[in-house]
Amino acid sequence: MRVSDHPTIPAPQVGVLLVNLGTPDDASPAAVKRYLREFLSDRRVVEIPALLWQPILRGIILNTRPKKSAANYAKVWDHDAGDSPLRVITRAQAAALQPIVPGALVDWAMRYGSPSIPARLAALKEAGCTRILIAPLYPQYSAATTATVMDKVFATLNGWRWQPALRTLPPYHDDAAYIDALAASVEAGLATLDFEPEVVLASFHGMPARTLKLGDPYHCHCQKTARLLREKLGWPEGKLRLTFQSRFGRAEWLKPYTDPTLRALPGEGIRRVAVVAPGFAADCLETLEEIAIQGRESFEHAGGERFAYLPCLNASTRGVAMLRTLVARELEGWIAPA
Ligand SMILES: C=CC1=C(C)c2cc3[nH]c(cc4nc(cc5[nH]c(cc1n2)c(C)c5CCC(=O)O)C(CCC(=O)O)=C4C)c(C)c3C=C
Ligand SMILES: [Fe+2]
Ligand SMILES: [Fe+2]
Repeated sequence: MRVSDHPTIPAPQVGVLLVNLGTPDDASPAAVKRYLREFLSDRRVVEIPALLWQPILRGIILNTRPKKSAANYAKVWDHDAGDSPLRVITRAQAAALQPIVPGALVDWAMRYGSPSIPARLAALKEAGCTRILIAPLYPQYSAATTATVMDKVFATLNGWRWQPALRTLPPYHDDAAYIDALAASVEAGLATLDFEPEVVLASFHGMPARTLKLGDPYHCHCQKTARLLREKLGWPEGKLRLTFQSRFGRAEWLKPYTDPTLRALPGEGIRRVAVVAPGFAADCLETLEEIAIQGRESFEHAGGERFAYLPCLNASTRGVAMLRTLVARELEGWIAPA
C-alpha cells in the first residue's frame, strides 16, 4: 500500500475558484455606488495616479454615474432570481461544473462586491482544500481583469500562516475548446433567427488604447479569438468584424468602437446584423443592456432593419463542457482524470 492510499491519511482536498468581475448587490444607486467605488479605485483598472484620480472619482463620477448605471441595471436585473445576471450565471456555471469535476470542490467569487475572493478562499480552506485552482473567467488576458484577480488572491494569502498550493488558469483566447464552443454557439444562435445577418460583430470589452503600447496582450488576444472564430465558422473576412465596446472616460480606447460601428453599418448598406460578445464568459450589464438594448437602438435609428444579440456561453451545456475541459487540464496530477 502506498502512503497516499493509506486510509487514515486523507487525499489532498482540491478546490476550484471561478472568478468573474463583480456586480452590485442590488440595482439601487447606493449599491451601484459602493460597487463602482471599489471597482474604479483598483489601480489595475484606472491607471491614473491616485492623487489625481480619487478626487475625480469621489467628487464627480460617484456623484453622477451610480444613478444612471442603476437605471441600466434595473433594466436587466434577473427578477426571478432576485439578483444581477452576472452573479446568477456565475453561480450556475459553478453548480453545473461541480458534478463533472469529481474530486474537486467548485466554488465561485467576484473580484469586486460579493461573494468576495477572501470570503470564498477562506471557505475553501475551511472545507479542507490544500490545493486551489484559481480560474478567472476572462478568455483574453488583461491586467485590468486577470491580473487583478491574482493580486487579490495573493493579497488574501499574504495574511495566512498555512497557505494552499495554487494553480492559475491561463488565458484561453485561442484554446480549441473555447473556439469550438463559441463557433457552435454562434451557429446555433444564428439558426434560431428568422433572418440572415450580412455582418456579425464580435464585440469585446474595450481598454484604454495606451494599455496596448504599455504591453498588455489584450488587444492581440481579442484579434486572435476573432480570427480563429471566423476561420472555424468558415466565413470570409468581412463577415465577422471585431469591435470594442463599453468605452469609459474621454481618453482614446481600443478601436473600432462598437456603437459608432452599429450606427455606420446601415450607411454601408448593411441592414441586418447580429452581435456576439466572445470576451464575456457570462451575460451581464455590458451585453444585455449596452448591446442588446442600446446597441439595437443605435442600429435601428441609423436605418438598420434586423438586429440580433447572440447570448454568451453562460451556463449552457457547451459552455460548461468547455470550462470542464479547461479546468480538468489544469487539475492534472492533483486529481485523477475522470
Ligand atoms: C476604466 C474603466 C474600465 C476598464 C478598464 C474596464 C475593463 C474591463 N471590464 C470588463 C468586464 C466588465 N465590465 C463591466 C462593467 C463595467 N466596466 C466599467 C469600466 C471599465 N471596465 C464600468 C464603470 C462598469 C460598470 C457599469 C457601468 O457603470 O457602466 C462588466 C459588467 C458588470 C455587471 O455588473 O454586469 C463586465 C463583465 C473587461 C473584460 C475589461 C477589460 C478587458
Ligand atoms: Fe468593464
Ligand atoms: Fe457599459
